Amino acid sequence: MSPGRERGGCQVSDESILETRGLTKAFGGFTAIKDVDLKVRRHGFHALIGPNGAGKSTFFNLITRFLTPTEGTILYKGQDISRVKAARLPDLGILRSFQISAVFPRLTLLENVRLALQHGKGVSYRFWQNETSLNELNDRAESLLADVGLGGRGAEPAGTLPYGSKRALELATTLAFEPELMLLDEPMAGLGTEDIGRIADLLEKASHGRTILMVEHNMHVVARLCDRITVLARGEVLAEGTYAEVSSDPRVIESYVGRSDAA
Ligand SMILES: Nc1ncnc2c1ncn2[C@@H]1O[C@H](COP(=O)(O)OP(=O)(O)OP(=O)(O)O)[C@@H](O)[C@H]1O
Repeated sequence: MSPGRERGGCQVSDESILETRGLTKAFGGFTAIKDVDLKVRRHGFHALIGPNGAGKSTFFNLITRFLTPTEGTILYKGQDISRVKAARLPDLGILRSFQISAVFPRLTLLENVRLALQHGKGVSYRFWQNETSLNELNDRAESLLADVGLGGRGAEPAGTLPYGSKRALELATTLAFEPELMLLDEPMAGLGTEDIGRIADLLEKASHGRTILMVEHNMHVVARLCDRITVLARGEVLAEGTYAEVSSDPRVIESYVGRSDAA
């Protein structure tokens, strides 16, 4: 592994963990993603940004296998995953989060995380009926809740949590899978200013020793968390670099001009 750069005390490798080559998606006669080459570096925090309709969701849906590419390849740790079923990605260490809430409102916080832990380990519920294993599972679930600022609240029903805390709980259920690569779809969507700061703190912490690829409209969050940014426009890569580099790129400024989500 080449030395790479430091981020949050962790080495960001120059080696890519995820790579797309010539990725293309056409819907009938309309090409939403055109020949996109993108490399996400191991232990990097990478953002995918771009004006509305740029193709971010389509790209994300290709990576997470919700859509099948028309052309091109998706490589994860050098393995071609372009045709792998979405349901198999967690087994490979890839987890998509934050788009659809994975929180079960009628279960307690502890039960929610425990369920994710059981699922992540791919074991049957009966295995955990052994008391020692159950205690270990509860301890691990409590520790994950503490990691996201919900320590000591395991007995509360998830449905009563305010929105920001639900996001934190969802992060705990994601971390239960011990993902190597986390794919976050607009994690700040719908959050108020205070919660944005809190979830950004949690993501920063969660990113240590992991790789994150995130679609996000909030440029303050992108500037704070991400060491690499790819800008998409009309389905193509317009620019790539640090926040300082892409935000001063005239082509990027031009692509955002007149948009309500401008950087
Ligand atoms: N299933 C589909 N069929 C036809 N066109 C589609 C489909 N999905 C997306 N598109 C088109 O592809 C283009 C890119 O859409 P996409 O949702 O990927 O953009 P985006 O960057 O995520 O936008 P936003 O920031 O508004 O969410 C748009 O012009 C959209 O209308």
